[in-house]
Order: sequence, then C-alpha cells, then structure tokens
Amino acid sequence: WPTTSPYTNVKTRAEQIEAEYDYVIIGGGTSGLTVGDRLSENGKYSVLAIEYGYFDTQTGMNPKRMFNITSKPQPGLNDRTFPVGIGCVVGGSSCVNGQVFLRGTKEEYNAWETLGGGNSTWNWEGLLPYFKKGITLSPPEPVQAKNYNITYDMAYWGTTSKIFGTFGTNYLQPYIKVLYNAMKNMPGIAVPVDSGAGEPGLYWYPISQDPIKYERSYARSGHWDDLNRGNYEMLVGAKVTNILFDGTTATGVTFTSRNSSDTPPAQVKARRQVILAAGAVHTPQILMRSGIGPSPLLKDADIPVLVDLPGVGSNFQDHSYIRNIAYSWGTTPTDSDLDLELFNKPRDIIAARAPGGGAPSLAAMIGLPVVTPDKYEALAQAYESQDPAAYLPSNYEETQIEGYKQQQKVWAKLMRSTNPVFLEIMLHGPGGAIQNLHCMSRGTILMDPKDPDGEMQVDYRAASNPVDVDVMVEMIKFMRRYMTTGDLAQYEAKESLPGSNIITDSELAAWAKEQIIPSVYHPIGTAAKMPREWGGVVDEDLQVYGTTNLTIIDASIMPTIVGATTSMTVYAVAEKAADIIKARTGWD
Ligand SMILES: Cc1cc2nc3c(=O)[nH]c(=O)nc-3n(C[C@H](O)[C@H](O)[C@H](O)COP(=O)(O)OP(=O)(O)OC[C@H]3O[C@@H](n4cnc5c(N)ncnc54)[C@H](O)[C@@H]3O)c2cc1C
Repeated sequence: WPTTSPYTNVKTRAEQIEAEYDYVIIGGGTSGLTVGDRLSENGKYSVLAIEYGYFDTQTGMNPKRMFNITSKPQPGLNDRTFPVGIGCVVGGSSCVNGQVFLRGTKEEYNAWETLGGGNSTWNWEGLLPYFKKGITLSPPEPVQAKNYNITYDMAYWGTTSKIFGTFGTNYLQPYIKVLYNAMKNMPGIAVPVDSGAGEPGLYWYPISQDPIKYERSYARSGHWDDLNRGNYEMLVGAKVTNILFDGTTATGVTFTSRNSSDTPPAQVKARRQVILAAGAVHTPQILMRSGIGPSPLLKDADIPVLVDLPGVGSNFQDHSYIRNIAYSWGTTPTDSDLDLELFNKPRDIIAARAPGGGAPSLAAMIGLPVVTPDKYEALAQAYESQDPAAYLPSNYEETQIEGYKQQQKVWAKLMRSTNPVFLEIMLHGPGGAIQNLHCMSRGTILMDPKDPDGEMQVDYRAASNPVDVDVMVEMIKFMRRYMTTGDLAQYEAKESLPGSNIITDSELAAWAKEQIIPSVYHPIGTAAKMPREWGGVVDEDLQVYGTTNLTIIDASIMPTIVGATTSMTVYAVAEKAADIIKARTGWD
C-alpha cells in the first residue's frame, strides 16, 4: 500500500497532470465523484478530481482508509474523547461506511428551504428528482417481499444510476417478525409504503449494495469504475492545501504530495470552476487556509483574510447514540411461521436454501411526539424559550446567533411534528442502540492556528445544550416501554443496562452522559447553505459568499441534519449541485 489503480487516467504525480482543466474538484469522495461523472459526461469539458487517499481494492472501515482524528474532550459527556470517522480513500466515506441507505423525511428537507431565507428550491419536492436520479432501487426478491411483507414504491426511486439500493438478505432470524409486529403495534407508529417516501415509521430498508455482484455500491463503483473518459482524470495521494484566487475569483488550487515532504507544492488551474468536496471536516480547513473563514482565527494563524465568513467550521452537527439499552429475554420469542428445522442448520445451508429469502434490515424511525407523548410539548417549549446564544460557542458572532435563532424557530416547531425522525432504532433486539438524530447542540471544526495544515480540531460540543440529554432520557424510556409493555411483555425481558436501579429522570440523565457517543460518523453543516446574514457560508447555488467560481457540494452545506444516515442525501445534493454548476457555467 498505496495500492495502484488499473486506470490510466488515475495519476499519482503532479507532473502527470495538465496545467489546467475546466473543472477542478477537491476530494474524490462521495459528492466529488458524483459531480465529476456528471460534468465529464458529454465529453466536452476536462475534469480533474484531486484525492488525498489512494485506490484500494478493498472497502469497509479500516484505519488505512480513514483519517486518524480524535475529538476534543467533551465536557458535556464527562470529558470523554471520541474517534472522528472519515474516509480517506478514492470513494471517500462511501467506501468505508455502514451501507445503511436511508433518506430523511419531507419536513427535514423543507427546513432547508425555510433556512434558505426565501425562494429556495432546497425542499422535499426540489430534491426528490435528484434522489431518483441518484439512486436505483433493486426491488426485493418476490419470496423475500412475501416473507417479510415488504412494500415499496418506485415513484421514490430511479432506475438509471449506477448507485444501487438493494434489500439485503441476512440469514433467517428467529424473531425479527415478532419485533416488527411489536413495534408496529406501539402507539403512533406508522408503516409507510417505502423507506424513501419521506415519512417516518417502521420499514425494511435497502443497503447500498450492487444487486448483481452483491458488493458495496459506492461513489467509486457507481461514478468512476466504468467511465474511462479521456476528459476525466484523478490525481490520488495529493493533499489540496488552498485555493488560488485572482482577486476573489477562484482560479485553481495548490496541492502537495501526501507522502513525500520533499516534493514542492504544485498548482493546477481551473478555467471554469473550483469545486470543493473534501467533506464536512476538511472543507472548512481548505477554506480557512485560503483566507475564507472567521477573521480572528485567520489572523491568529497569520493567514490574510480574503473573505470574513464566521460560519466556516461552525454549525457542526452529527447524530448521537447510546450503544446498548441491554436486555435478555425471559422466554425467547420465535416467529410463528419460522421453519425451525431450517433455522437450526448451519448458516451456509440456510443461505443456500433461502436464496433471497432472508430478512432485510429493519428500522424504526420515530418522531418526538411518538417517542414521548407526555413530554414532547414541554421539551419543545423549553427549547424554544432558550436564549439562542445561551449554549452556543462563545465566539459566535451576531450573524451566527441569528442563524441559530432561525434554526431554533424551525426545530421547536418540528419537535411537535411526527414527521421528522428523532429516534432511530435498528431492530434486531432484544434492546439495542438508540440514536438521537436531531441534537440541538452545535459543535465546531476549526483549524489549529499554530498548525493550519495539521489535523482539524473537532469539537462536537455534545450535550452542551441540555435539551439533548433530556431527549435521550425519553428515548431510553421509549425503549423500556417497547421491551416491557405491549406485544413483547409476554417474553419478560430483563434489563441489564441502564438497569432496574436507574429510575428517575436525573438518574437516567447521569447514566446517559456516561454512555452517549456524539457521532454516528455523519458530520454535516460546517459550510452551511444559509443567508450570509444568518452565518451561512454558501448561497442557494452553493457558491461561497464573497467569491466567484467556487462551489461547495459536500455534506458541509446541509444547514440542519436529516433524520437518516447521510450518504443518500449527499448523493442527491451532489446531483442537484451538478445541474446548478452546469447551468451556471454554460455546460451543454
Ligand atoms: C465509518 C462511517 C460509517 C458511515 N455509515 C453510514 C451509513 O451506514 N449510511 C450512510 O448513509 N452514511 C454513512 N456514513 C456517512 C456518509 O458516508 C457520508 O455522509 C458521506 O459519504 C459524505 O460524503 P462527502 O462527499 O461529504 O465526503 P467524503 O465522502 O468523506 O469525501 C471527502 C473526500 O475528500 C478527501 N479529502 C479531504 N481533504 C482533502 C484534501 N485536503 N485534499 C484532497 N482530498 C481531500 C477525503 O479523502 C475524501 O475522500 C458513514 C461514514 C463513515 C465515515
């Protein structure tokens, strides 16, 4: 390692590339490769993607394919630190991710429209065509659909993209349908026709998997491997340090070799557009290194200020979770129609005898009024009555406080709606992980002014807003109700974590602070698409304020996080971004 690639248009040295391309994309990850594919598809324009990682024949989470970053200690979580998972390989985080393939709900995307300040097309209706363009759904096998009563609706999916959603076929599970039915019968739980319908509820969902090869479907397999276009090149093992400007017009980038410190920095020019796709952790670094960011920090780092944009590196959000609300069954349930004889056979025999018939993945995605019918109103009231600045980083400027105030307004309303997904439970029980998908705390990802090219300082500021712990307490109580009342009561499950001695809200909160992990590897928001007077970094066309020819297309542009794993939304955003860039730069 580094692994060499089989493609002649993958370059490993600065002298192998041209001096100038029409489009230069920083980051050959999920969003970067999607847009690179679209901008090179008519063959008329030259495109270069510059990627810090290398080609790898394997995929999946592994230190050699990930950045090595540890978060700052989290005072809200008893000063614990956490690994910051980000892919650094061709394909980016889509090459290492968990392949859970979900999208958010309608009101979560409509919040982006409200936070756009007027005339925004960043809403459910505006994004649905791009979910369809971006993802092909491979329907479940008929036997599987019948076994598990899987419904789907192709109105929410496309058929042309080479990024695939496929219903996985796990081995037969002894009680997955018991869990399904028990959750379905919990008060307020809906069963939408499709996980892609923009609705919360209980669903079997696809994973990002090729339906034929049964391998990971990701940005490289879908947007690079079969292309082999003469007008599309990739430079790997190269770190972009900063963007070049003529005045405030982006004209190219400077990069260094990732491995050899004795190679001098090199430059490449972009005739039409520089496209920033380095992900929510490193996009802010490249902006700041280029003089775009909070001016006090830039001055500390001795970087001349090109555009004072305080929002760069702020507004950081992720999902948070508790790994295990742990139970053991009193009596283990079994599905009434399960073929027990088959089930007890070794796994390979089961797989051979039930081709396509195993259970796909199952999730319960639940709005706050369903999580806590008694408390959601009080939680929403407590949240909306907060002084917006009370729990924000102390260096937030007025525009940023105003932006958070707008978010607070939107989200206090959405805490009262059943549509946005606050709680996610992947059902394979008993018990299991609970995820809070809408934290109100806001973190920062900032450059170390003493070492601007060193790793970014990632501060989740988890639980800095107390409402997040209060919400997590209600999620624990929901899991307790699910496991011990209703359909599952008969199985007399015993709780070992938090345990029967942890009862009151304050006991649960103290336990939660010991347990919460502030990231599901879904960082977003650090170059948010919001009005500049609300602390935004990019406009509705994803152009960086105060500049021309510079567009951001990655997860950092999301103003607020969606109640779903993030990759599918990143693909849809990138598809929309490609159309915006084409229209703006006269692509035909
Ligand atoms: C471990 C893990 C598990 C996840 N699980 C899921 C899941 O199950 N389901 C899901 O939907 N989502 C999941 N996600 C999240 C999802 O994959 C990401 O939200 C999405 O891929 C981000 O896309 P992006 O384009 O913003 O960034 P990335 O795909 O991360 O791309 C950014 C690229 O830029 C490169 N880069 C960074 N800095 C530089 C530089 N200076 N110069 C050149 N290149 C640079 C990086 O190496 C990287 O390849 C997971 C992520 C991780 C890391």
